[in-house]
Amino acid sequence: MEREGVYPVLQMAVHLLCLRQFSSWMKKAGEQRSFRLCECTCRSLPGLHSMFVAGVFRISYGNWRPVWRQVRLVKSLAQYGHLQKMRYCAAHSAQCQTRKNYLELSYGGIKMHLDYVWLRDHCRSAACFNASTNQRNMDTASVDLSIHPVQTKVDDVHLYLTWPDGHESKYSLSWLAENSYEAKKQSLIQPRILWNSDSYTNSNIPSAKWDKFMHCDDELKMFLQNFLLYGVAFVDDVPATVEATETVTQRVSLIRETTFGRMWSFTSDLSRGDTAYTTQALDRHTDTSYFHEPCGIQVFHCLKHEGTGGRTLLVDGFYSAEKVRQQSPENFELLARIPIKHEYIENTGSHQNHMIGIGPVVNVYPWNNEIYMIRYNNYDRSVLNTVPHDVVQRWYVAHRELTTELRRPENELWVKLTPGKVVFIDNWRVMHGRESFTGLRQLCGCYLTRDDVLSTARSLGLQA
Ligand SMILES: C[N+](C)(C)CCCC[C@H](N)C(=O)O
Ligand SMILES: O=C(O)CCC(=O)C(=O)O
Ligand SMILES: [Fe+2]
Repeated sequence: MEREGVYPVLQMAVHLLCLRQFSSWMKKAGEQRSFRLCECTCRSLPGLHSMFVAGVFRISYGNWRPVWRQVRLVKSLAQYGHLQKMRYCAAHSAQCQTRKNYLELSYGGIKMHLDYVWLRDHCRSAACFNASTNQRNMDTASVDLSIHPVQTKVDDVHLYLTWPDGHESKYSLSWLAENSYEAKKQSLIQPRILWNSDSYTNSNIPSAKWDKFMHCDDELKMFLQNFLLYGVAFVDDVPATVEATETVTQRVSLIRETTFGRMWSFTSDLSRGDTAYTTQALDRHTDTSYFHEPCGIQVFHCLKHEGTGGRTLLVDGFYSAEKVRQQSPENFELLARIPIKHEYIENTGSHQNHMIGIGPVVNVYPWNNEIYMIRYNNYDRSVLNTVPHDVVQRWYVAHRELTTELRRPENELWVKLTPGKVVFIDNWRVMHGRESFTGLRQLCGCYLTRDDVLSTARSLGLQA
């Protein structure tokens, strides 16, 4: 099984490194036969300037059965080709031990602890799982919670269990290794490249081009890969109309309608009770922090600007949050654990809105501590009354530290949006802001549903 395009650049690098490592290992062992890398899974953990990459790979040669090896390496993002450190774990085929409530299975360099109820629940037999709809068929509630297999067998590719009622389950070892808690704990849901102004600029990330973007899946895939990695991506040469902006977004996702409309086009006319509708500068922020689920993506297209100023500011919030995590884990913890309130209250003649969203500033997955969302909007942050007084001061210290990081000039990417250039911003990660301006400035855009963007990316073979 070849896996392609999961994460092209790194994936390729890991493939090459695995091959290089394996061939030197085999040479030392006196093995002359040629071999082929047939599977490679890339796992990565973003740091600030480096990315930790662990590759689990499978090799087959001649008629030999595939063997798993694991490579771990630390790679500098700035110098893609340069390996700083690499080591591999010695090979082992599957080893299995039955314990009281779980099975201990070592495979592919991972030691898994597989609970018996979990194994019964994840049986992939036709009776238990419908492979054509990818849905569970069995009734989990009917499983005895203290179930034990009556028979356990492992070969090089599968684990076989027989249950007290005679039902047989067969699990592919690579499926187990990939889906185990132990694997997920070490891997990311979404690999990302964190950036500051210089590193983003030096990466020379290409914009997609309207014509190609609309017709060619490879162009869309390249665009989405950049969007997933950097949290921001551009399409150039789009006709400067609301309609074309709508068309370009629908190539990626569904539009998320809000109180601001489906497609919005706005200028500094205070038509809504929000600072966005003025000529004032706006400090970095994420939008719709007052929703329980803030909008996943924001799209902007400047259709016209006859005046000065009005540049757009972009800041990678995850880069700053990771700095806080490194510098002061206790402050990071406060930002990640304490729910706060954001609110949008609008009382104009034609618009009556009152939205409240509650959640922490930094949202992390508990099993791997990966950040997946930041809510940061000091304009819309509401009364802080979700923490007792002895925590308030500490929370402000933590919030100040994040703000200090977000405000470092070296983290600010300034771009002037011009007619034709459409920017897609990951509103869960990258903050936006704007410089004050003069003259008529017409901005249009929309919000997109995050799930549909990710679904499009996955259907193109990207990891999201
Ligand atoms: C983009 N558009 C002008 C429609 C929305 C403005 C919403 C602004 C609000 N303060 C927020 O941050 O969510
Ligand atoms: O005017 C701009 O460039 C952006 C304003 C803003 O933050 C928004 O509309 O969400
Ligand atoms: Fe905004």
